[in-house]
Amino acid sequence: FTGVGPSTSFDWALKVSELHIPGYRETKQHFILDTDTTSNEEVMMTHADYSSLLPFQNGHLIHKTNGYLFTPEECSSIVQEAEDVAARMGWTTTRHGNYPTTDIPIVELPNTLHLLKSTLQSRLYPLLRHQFSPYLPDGTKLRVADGFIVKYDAAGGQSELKPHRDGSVLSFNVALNDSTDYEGGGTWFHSLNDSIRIEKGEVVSHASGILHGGHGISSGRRYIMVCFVILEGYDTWSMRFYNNVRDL
Ligand SMILES: O=C(O)CCC(=O)C(=O)O
Ligand SMILES: [Fe+2]
Repeated sequence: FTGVGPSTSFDWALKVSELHIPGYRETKQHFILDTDTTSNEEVMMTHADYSSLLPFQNGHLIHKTNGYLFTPEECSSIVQEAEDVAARMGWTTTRHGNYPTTDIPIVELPNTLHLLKSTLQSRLYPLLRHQFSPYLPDGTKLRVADGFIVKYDAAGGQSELKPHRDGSVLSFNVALNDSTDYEGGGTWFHSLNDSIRIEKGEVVSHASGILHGGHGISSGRRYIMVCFVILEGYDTWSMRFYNNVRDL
């Protein structure tokens, strides 16, 4: 991107994990909803469906659902498919420039991709629109631009993800295993000076540009599904939003 970066001394270049919109042009194609998934009925979301943190302007920048959006069975099947595919192709560790996660792209997981698309239409997009409506232009079309399954393992490989900012507009992650499977963990937020731990199937969502990370686990394994979300037709929105929240 050109010309619109922050002009302060903040070391933003070191902290943004992803290319902004140009880097998503290819990856987002995989998440276009098809007739198969758009025939799903949208669930009406209300304030009772989630809890909000970090007030900002007319809304909040971080939310967590008050229950699961993916069933325990769905979560387990996602982990299973990720481990099955990883057994063949390995977990990738080089996909996210400055802040590599040990992950498998969802586009490599056909069942998970199908489940995700269908849930995006029925539950996730309605949820995100409700949560972040104060910041989004009317009639906004959300689109996942990239998605992957991350594995943290205290016994080896990756056990944490250093503080960073995602390059999208909104980010969310879904816990895929039980919080009793590991010690520590959760999504850490600089502005909260705390981590949010969620239960299997629950969702944490946040403005991509706020400083956050994967809090280290000291035992066990933690699996999450991470998605980066952009606004269809508003190519500069992630930079505009980022410039508003980059001190948080
Ligand atoms: O581990 C977490 O909860 C955060 C993951 C994350 O921030 C990312 O993959 O970009
Ligand atoms: Fe992140």
